[in-house]
Amino acid sequence: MTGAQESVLLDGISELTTNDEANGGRVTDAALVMEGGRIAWVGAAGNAPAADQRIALGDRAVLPGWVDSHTHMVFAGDRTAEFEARMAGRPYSAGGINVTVEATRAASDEDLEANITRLVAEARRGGTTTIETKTGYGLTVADEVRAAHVARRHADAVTFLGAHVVPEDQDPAGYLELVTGPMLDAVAPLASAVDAFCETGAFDEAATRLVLETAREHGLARRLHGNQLGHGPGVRLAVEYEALSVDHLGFLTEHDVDALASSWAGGTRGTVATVLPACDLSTKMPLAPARRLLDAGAVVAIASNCNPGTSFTTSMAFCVATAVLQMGMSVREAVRAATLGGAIALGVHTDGWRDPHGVPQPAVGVLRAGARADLQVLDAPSVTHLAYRPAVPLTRAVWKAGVQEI
Ligand SMILES: N=CN[C@@H](CCC(=O)O)C(=O)O
Ligand SMILES: [Zn+2]
Repeated sequence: MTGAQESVLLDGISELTTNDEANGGRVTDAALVMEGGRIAWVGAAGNAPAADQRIALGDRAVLPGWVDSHTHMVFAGDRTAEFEARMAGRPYSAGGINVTVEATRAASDEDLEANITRLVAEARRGGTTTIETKTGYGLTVADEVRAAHVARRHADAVTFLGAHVVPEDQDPAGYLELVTGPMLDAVAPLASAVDAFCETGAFDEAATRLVLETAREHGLARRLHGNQLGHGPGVRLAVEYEALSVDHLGFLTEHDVDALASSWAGGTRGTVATVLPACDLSTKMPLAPARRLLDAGAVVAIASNCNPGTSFTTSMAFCVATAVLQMGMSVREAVRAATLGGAIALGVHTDGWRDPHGVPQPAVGVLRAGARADLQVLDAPSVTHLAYRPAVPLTRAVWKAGVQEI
């Protein structure tokens, strides 16, 4: 194990994925130095500077830690029975969320802490170094505030998802007033973004507009769950309200694809198209058209959507393998989408973003001098093995902010 302060040279890197245009995104026969929690140097092994400590990796691939930009890790309970029913042919519907809401409200703080601790540790073992997580299984002011506090203790980015579903004990109009009023006021200081589930059975266009509008008034970033269960206004609204990302995307028109690609025109930042391959499989929904999105010029992210209903996995490697084997992405495109793509979706890809405690952080999702030293070593010579050897746990070592955690 190594700490953050001494300089550490990693060499014997057969393939270093940097996501840095300065070196074409990749250096072969490479080395890397980290110091003080940041990357200090990246380049050809033959030019490597001296460091306090040297670790020879023996011809293994190194890449940024996964940036999981969409999870729901603050919950209690289990939905195994719903999963079994779905595998037997019952369709997924938004209503299942209420089962988890009930279990989460009934859980102790300790239970919620223990569950998210276990999931974050599991994700870390799989190479994930940055995690966004959402509230959304509390759905009262007190339960959403509690969820946000739990999320802040464990995640790198916290999103308020009071607009997940209308709880069974509420009327839609009254709940919308609560979510966009007192609940948002209470959670806003604890979160950096607001999300809504824009879907039949959850929040329609008018309700979603109000959520996005009030988020903007509070100075919070926007994201959306959109176009998951059918065609709808999600993508259009996300682009209109300059959301950082719109996620799911199983049902897209040509106009939706164009809108996502065009949102990046003229050099301004646009809305990231986040695909959730494990969720598409687990809900038996069409796989999001990642190839079409990339070909149109959209910026694509891959995330796990870890939650107990539609995607109970923390494995970004599984998502990457699925994106390659089933969604027409190349391995390099998928790795980029699960690292830099996720970072762009969270707005953490440039220096100076603030973590949930207000502390400025170096860029993540890229391995270049000055970026945060968040990286993983594979027990394989290249990232191609992530898809070539699917479901094999290839992550061998993980550093976060220069501290070796695995
Ligand atoms: N679609 C909305 N929210 C989650 C599912 C939550 C649940 O079913 O518990 C999702 O992203 O898939
Ligand atoms: Zn989700």
